[in-house]
Amino acid sequence: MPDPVRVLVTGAAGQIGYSLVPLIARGHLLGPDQPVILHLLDIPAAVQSLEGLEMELLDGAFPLLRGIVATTDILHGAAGVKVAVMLGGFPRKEGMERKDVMAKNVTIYKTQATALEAHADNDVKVVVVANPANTNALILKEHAPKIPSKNITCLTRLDHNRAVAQIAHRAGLPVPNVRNVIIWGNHSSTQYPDVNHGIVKTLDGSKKPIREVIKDDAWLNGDFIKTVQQRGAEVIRLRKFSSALSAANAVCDHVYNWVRGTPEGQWVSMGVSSDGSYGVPVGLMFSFPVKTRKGEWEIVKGLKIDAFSKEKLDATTAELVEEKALADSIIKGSSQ
Ligand SMILES: NC(=O)C1=CN([C@@H]2O[C@H](COP(=O)(O)OP(=O)(O)OC[C@H]3O[C@@H](n4cnc5c(N)ncnc54)[C@H](O)[C@@H]3O)[C@@H](O)[C@H]2O)C=CC1
Ligand SMILES: O=C([O-])CC(=O)C(=O)O
Repeated sequence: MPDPVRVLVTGAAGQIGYSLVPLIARGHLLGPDQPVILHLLDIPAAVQSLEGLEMELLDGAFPLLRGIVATTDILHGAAGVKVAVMLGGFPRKEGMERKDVMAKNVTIYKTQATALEAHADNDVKVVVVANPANTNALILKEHAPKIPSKNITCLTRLDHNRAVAQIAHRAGLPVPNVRNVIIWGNHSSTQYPDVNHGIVKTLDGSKKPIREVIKDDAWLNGDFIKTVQQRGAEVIRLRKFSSALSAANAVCDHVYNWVRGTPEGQWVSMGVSSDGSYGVPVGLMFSFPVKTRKGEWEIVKGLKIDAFSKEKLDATTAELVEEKALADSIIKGSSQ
C-alpha cells in the first residue's frame, strides 16, 4: 500500500462534511488502494460537532483511514495536505441567491488561500464547493499565486451528475449509458447544461446522439435545462437544507476522475481556470468539459457551439464577470 495522503475537508462539521468523510475513508475519493489521513477543519463554534464526527470516524474502523487531525486552526489543518475540499462557508438558505452569501465567503477564502499556499503540499489539488463556488475558487486562486492555477478547481460535477441522471431517466437507461453531457459556466442558475455533444449507449450497444434518442428538443431546450439549473434550489425548498448527499458524492467523482483519469473517449465537467477557450475570459473560473489523465485536466477543445448555446454561454460568462467584480470590490473595501 502507498503512504497515506493527507486530505483536508474544511467545514467538515457541516452537512456535506457528514456525508463526505465516510466516503473518503472508504476510498471513494482517491481509490480503494490509497490510505488517507483526514484533516477536519471547522470554526470554534462547531468544535463539539467536530469532536463527535471524529469519534464516529474512529468507530467506523475504516481500513484506509490512517489518522485524523481535527482542528479549528487552518494553519494546522492545511499542513502537508495533497487534496483540499473546501466546504467551509455560509450556506445559501431558501430564497437567497449565491451573491447574497458572497460577502461572508470572500474573506474566508482569502485567509484560507494564504494558509494553503504556505502549508499545504506544493502540488495540492483544491476543489472549492462552498458557494459561490466559482468565485470562491477565483478568490482562492488569486490569493495563492504559488499554487499552480491548474490545481485550483470548483465543483460543477453535481450539476453534471444531475444532467446525466435526468437524461438516463428520460431514456429509461442506466446512468453509465449516458456520456459527455456538459455543464458550462457558473455553478448557479445561469449554468448551461448542454446535451449537443452527448451520447447515449442504447440497450443494443450502439452509440447515438442524446437528441436522437430523446427525440424531444422542446424538453431538452426547455424543462431539462431548467430542472438542472434549479435542482439545488428545489432540494433546498423541500429539505430546508442544501443538497448534501449528492454534493458529497459529486466531490468524490470530481477528485477521483481528476486524480485517476477519465475513461477513454469520455469527459466530465469541472470548474477550472479558463485559458480563453470558447471565448471565456482568461483566468475566469468556468465549468468546461475536461478530460483528465495522470492528475492533469485538459479542456476539450473545438466543440461546435450553435447560436442557442452561444447565448447561454454568454449569459453565464456575464454573471461570472459580474461576480468577480463584486468580489473584488468586497475585498478592496475590506482592505481599506
Ligand atoms: N458546488 C456545489 O455543487 C454545492 C455547493 N454547496 C455549498 O457547499 C457549502 C457547504 O454546504 P453544507 O455542508 O450544506 O453547509 P453547512 O452550513 O452544513 O456546513 C458549512 C460548515 O462550514 C463551517 N464553516 C464556516 N466558516 C468556516 C471557516 N471559515 N472555516 C472552516 N469552516 C467553516 C460551518 O461551521 C459549517 O460546519 C455551502 O456553501 C453550500 O452552499 C452545497 C451543495 C452543492
Ligand atoms: O444552491 C445551493 O446552495 C446548493 C447548491 O449549490 C446546489 O445544490 O447545487
